[in-house]
Amino acid sequence: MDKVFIEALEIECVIGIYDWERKIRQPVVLDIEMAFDNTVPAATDNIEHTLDYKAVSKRLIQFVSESDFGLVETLAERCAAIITGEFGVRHVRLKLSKPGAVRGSKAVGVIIERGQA
Ligand SMILES: Nc1nc2c(c(=O)[nH]1)N=C([C@H](O)[C@@H](O)CO)CN2
Repeated sequence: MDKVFIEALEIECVIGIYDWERKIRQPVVLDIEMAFDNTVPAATDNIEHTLDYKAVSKRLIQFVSESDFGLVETLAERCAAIITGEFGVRHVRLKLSKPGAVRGSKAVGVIIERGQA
């Protein structure tokens, strides 16, 4: 199956389980792969026939920047639900990174896959 992807989408939000984390905004980074048949938009050259990565990105920026979950797991699950539920994506692989959360690491986070592979 073809894919449409969004790489390294960085968004600031309230995220974390500790008291100090509830008082600041931190960056999270999304890497997303969405199953989509790209043959139709390729044949028609029409944006209406695509899975529009800009539209998905704008929706996620709006949602994540207003969110204040404790766990990265919860935020990742809710983002995947938006992609499958609102954009009709049958399968999504989503990596949510929290850079700088653990000293000595580049990033920590989760990778989830939802929908029919
Ligand atoms: N599996 C997880 N482990 C941890 C999380 C999380 O969201 N999922 N969160 C934290 C803290 O918020 C941490 O990021 C602060 O540095 C710890 N472990």
